Amino acid sequence: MTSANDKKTDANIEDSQTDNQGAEKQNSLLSSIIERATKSGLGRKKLNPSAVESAVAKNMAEIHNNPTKLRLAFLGGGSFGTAMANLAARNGCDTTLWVRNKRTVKAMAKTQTNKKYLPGYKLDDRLKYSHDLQAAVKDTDIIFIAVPGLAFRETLKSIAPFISGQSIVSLTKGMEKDTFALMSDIIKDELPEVNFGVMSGPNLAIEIMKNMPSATVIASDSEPLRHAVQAALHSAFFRVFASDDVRGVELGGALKNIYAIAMGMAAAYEVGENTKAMILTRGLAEMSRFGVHAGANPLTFLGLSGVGDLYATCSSELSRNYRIGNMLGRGMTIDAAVKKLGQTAEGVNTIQQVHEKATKEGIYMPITHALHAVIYEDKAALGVALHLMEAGFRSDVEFVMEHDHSNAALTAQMQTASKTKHKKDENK
Ligand SMILES: NC(=O)C1=CN([C@@H]2O[C@H](COP(=O)(O)OP(=O)(O)OC[C@H]3O[C@@H](n4cnc5c(N)ncnc54)[C@H](O)[C@@H]3O)[C@@H](O)[C@H]2O)C=CC1
Ligand SMILES: O=C(CO)COP(=O)(O)O
Repeated sequence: MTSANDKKTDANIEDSQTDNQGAEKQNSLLSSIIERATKSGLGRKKLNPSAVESAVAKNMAEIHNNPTKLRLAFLGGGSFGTAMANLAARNGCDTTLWVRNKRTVKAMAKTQTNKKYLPGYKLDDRLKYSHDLQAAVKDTDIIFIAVPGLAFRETLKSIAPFISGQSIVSLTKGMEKDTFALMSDIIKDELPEVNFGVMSGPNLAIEIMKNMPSATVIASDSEPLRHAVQAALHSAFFRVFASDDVRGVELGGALKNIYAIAMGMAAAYEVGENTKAMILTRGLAEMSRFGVHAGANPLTFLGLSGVGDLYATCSSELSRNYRIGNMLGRGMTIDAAVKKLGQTAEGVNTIQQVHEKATKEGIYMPITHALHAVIYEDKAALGVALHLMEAGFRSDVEFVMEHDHSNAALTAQMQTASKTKHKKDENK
């Protein structure tokens, strides 16, 4: 006979056997994760972590508590280089921000602020400043570059003599003039031996300085580099996701600037939400179409560096590209708008590069061509916008249903009819 207590004991034994098996399983999972984390040196912190996650987080905490573990240089003392260097310094990494102007460096070190680009935001006490490029990059693990796209190659050329095993991460969201090179192409050109990555996402610098929760993507073929960047920058306010689609992540950041300009311009015309949604999603269609042509995975454009950054820059006046578009929409010339902005707006050059490339290679990019026509060919914005609306019958998501080229005849018929109507209207 077994008593209720005996039954309880049996049940307890069974429970504890199941617990043991569970613990064994967890231990083996734990050791495999710890092995991976140890190999790459890193893990990631989380709220309410499980036993496995705690072990990994401990590893991460060790990195964060030991500033000598990761030695970082950030090149470019504009708003983004400063904001990212500040995050890394706050995480306890040994961080130097390189700024080319000696006087600016002195002022930053004295006031612990970036008066020109991020006025009013106090930077972490541990952040170091330098105008000596060699001293800044020597003996570091990772060099983050946040200079405008047009200065990227010359920056790489300047650091080339001091490279001795550091990895490079581009924070720049631009394209080189005339070569159509992205920053990763320039790194491969100038420093072919170097391990590299690109970081991109919805990261308006001022929001990051305000500790508003944000996220980004580090893309690299190198897993240890991805983990190192995650450890360096991750915090309770900033999450760093990973990808191995370098092309896609980089193109997301560069191309969305075009549509931020379009959206700023549309906002000047006080368009409604339907119109904004149309610009955003047809912009995304252009981005992924262009991306696939350049070897990217179209699904990457659904991530933070695609939809995420497109949304942030297309809906915020903090975006310099949006502001340029808005000034153009209010009748300013491009030169006057760029002068008034006084900061980097990569889209101004990207429109030209992408327009040229798409024309040459027959990639359908109607919004980009329309912007080019308005900004660089002196066409009237309203006429160009109307023309866009008459672009014919196309499929919504071409990766779901391919565009039907057989309806070209119908489209041509429609366009002829519309041209005739315009002529009649003009003659009235
Ligand atoms: N500001 C933001 O919210 C974000 C910017 N980015 C990207 O970061 C890159 C840099 O942009 P910001 O920091 O915003 O620009 P910024 O306009 O705030 O500052 C640019 C900085 O680069 C420096 N610079 C210009 N030419 C240089 C050269 N030849 N050598 C060394 N330094 C040079 C300028 O002195 C200035 O300090 C851009 O590609 C931008 O798209 C990316 C994410 C967010
Ligand atoms: O890329 C950005 C935010 O993710 C910054 O956009 P702007 O360069 O238009 O300010």
